[in-house]
Amino acid sequence: MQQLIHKITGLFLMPLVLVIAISGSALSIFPVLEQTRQSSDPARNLSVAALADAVKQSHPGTSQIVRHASGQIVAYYFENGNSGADLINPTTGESLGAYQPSQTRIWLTDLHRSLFLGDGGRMTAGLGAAVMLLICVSGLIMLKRRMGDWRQLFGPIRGTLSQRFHLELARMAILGLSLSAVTGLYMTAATFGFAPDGSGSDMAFPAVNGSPPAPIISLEGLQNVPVIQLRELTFPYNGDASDAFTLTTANGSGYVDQATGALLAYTPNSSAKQIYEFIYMLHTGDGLAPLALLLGFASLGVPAMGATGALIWWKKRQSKPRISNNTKSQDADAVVLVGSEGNSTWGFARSLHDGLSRAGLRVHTAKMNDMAKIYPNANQIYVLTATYGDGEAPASANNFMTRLDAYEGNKDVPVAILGFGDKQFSQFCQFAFRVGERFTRNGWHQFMPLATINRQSVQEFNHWNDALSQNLGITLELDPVQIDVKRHKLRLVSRADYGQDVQAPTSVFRFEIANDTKSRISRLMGGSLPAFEPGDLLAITPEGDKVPRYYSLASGRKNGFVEICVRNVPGGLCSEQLHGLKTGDTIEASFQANPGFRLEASKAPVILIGAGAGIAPLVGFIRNNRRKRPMRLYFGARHPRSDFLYRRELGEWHKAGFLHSLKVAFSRAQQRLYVQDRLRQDAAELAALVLDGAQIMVCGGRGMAKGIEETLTDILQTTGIELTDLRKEGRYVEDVF
Ligand SMILES: Cc1cc2nc3c(=O)[nH]c(=O)nc-3n(C[C@H](O)[C@H](O)[C@H](O)COP(=O)(O)O)c2cc1C
Repeated sequence: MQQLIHKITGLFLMPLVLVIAISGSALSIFPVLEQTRQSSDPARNLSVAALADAVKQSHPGTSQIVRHASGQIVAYYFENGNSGADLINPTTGESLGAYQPSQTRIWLTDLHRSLFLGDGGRMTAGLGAAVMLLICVSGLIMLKRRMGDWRQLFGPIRGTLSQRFHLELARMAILGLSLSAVTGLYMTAATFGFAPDGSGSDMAFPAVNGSPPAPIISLEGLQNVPVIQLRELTFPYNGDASDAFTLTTANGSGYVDQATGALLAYTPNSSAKQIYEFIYMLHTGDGLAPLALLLGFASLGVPAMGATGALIWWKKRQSKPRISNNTKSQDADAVVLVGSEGNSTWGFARSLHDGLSRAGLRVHTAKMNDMAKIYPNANQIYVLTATYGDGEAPASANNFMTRLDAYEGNKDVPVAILGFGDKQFSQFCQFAFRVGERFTRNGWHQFMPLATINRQSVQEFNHWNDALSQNLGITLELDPVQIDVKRHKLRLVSRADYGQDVQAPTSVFRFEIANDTKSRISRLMGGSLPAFEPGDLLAITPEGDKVPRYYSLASGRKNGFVEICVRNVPGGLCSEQLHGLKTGDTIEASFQANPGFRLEASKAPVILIGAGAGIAPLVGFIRNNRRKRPMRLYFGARHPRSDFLYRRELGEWHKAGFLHSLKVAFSRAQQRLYVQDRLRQDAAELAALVLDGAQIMVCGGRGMAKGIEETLTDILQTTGIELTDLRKEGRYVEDVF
């Protein structure tokens, strides 16, 4: 629900919100400017009587003195048939010259308050504030769901660049934007009389003495009010002894007899008035420059959030595969229910849908939230679901449990559940497990054990395909190639071979886009390459198979080339084919984002740990470390003269300051060492780095990763920091193959 509200309000009412936010942001500059110009405070003991006296001396035709929230004092006068206004020195009451209100401010205020459209415009601006509030509240709920818990609200954000940018901005701006929206709504309501503003209780004009006026300086009612309390002073009409001064202060208003100086008919501010004034100050930041700045910055984030929000929506829309041939729910033999947030699970669901359809079944595929009350003809139900937050449901499945409980059909239909998740999260595929438990509790039967897929692994999906085929007694061809990805033709430009003598043949392959039509300069910056970052994956499908293999990228688009490290595994179809490549040969490959294995945006130190071909993504981080963030690399191989990958380059990066320190461990050199041994030697230093906020990134085989995990758990014991906490915060990330 909140997602729908966020999407609809964000997309369709964004122009209105943008006008109000940008004009509001521009207006926030004025209180700041006024307050900085207003360097001198009125002398604490300067009275309104002294101020009014001084003003009257320089302008005998003064009709009103107004003190703005910023402290600026303006005197309005009528002399020689002309009206004018002067800025007044608040410490002496002397004129500082003509007062010229900013025309830009007036124009912006009109735009912000009413879009230049009178009452209709005021209503529309109020609607803008309501929309802003809806966007903030729905966004906050979505953010909480995404982060898993309110306590995690400010934890590290995972996802694509646009998602991270959108969410970082949202976290910074949400308080300011909500405050502007709530106060703006109140002010609109007050304008139309739906909320009190404390006005309207006009004071009755009192009986005055009527004698000739006394000198202003002698009037007690004005002597007792310090200038700092003044809001407005309206002078009696010249020569009219029955008139009086009208005085408005921060606390109330009344009249001052021009003959006796007595304060008459004084009325303190009502609480409605005080509340309104407080809300007005919170909305405008008038007289409170830091608040004005905060609100201004928050509003400035709105265009960027609007743009990234639209981009996220568009990408998601593009990535959602269309299910062709979708049978109506009441006619289907097989039902596929999908729980997804980022849409990748839909790609798998589509392959299942198509595979089952090819096997002759009538298949209905739908969101889990759209589970029907009854599937009268179904004889198998599949649930494919991702997990979000901290083991929570993805967007398209957040109402599923209620739907499942309300199911009215036959519960003998066998069910198969496939969970999609990421082992980086402690609650791996937790939602799928909860769904499984709920099916069982409600009396359903699962005809296959619940299976999980880590990081959209096509290999794991293929294993499930085999198990399902066996179970159904038919050969299902769930063609993972159908999952929408763009394929690129890459040409090998160079290769560096290592490790032949130590039975670990590993090569560094560097590719570029084949037949790139972009200019040479443009190609250096990436040319026709798609967007990818070090640590993302290159998917290559070997000839003779349809299942792609994934290799971590040692470069990013901005490096202008695609680089991977491949160990030639005996009998490994893809690695053997790659090792057979000569310069100039081409391959087809696609890029897959790997947002779970990215450097955090911070200046904190980085500890990179890898072995063998696992050095690839780590090299990618080092070669792009132009900001010279402290990075240390622990690298394990067999022999320094054989499989010390990137030996020369690592030396150069060290010299250039990209790599702070390099620790190597060789298992077949004279002194046999593993990376874990090197880590133990540096235990104290590593513990200090972690306490200092370091991020740890590990890449290599499963066995090595396990060893590293155990070693680091030991090392961190002295710090009181748990590895699982670091994992949760995204400060311990692994890329394991
Ligand atoms: C913000 C965020 C939170 C996640 N939380 C979990 C989690 O708690 N457990 C888990 O196994 N996977 C988690 N994942 C991984 C996703 O479930 C996994 O990438 C899945 O394949 C995404 O499928 P979808 O693209 O269809 O939504 C999370 C991913 C993101 C971006």
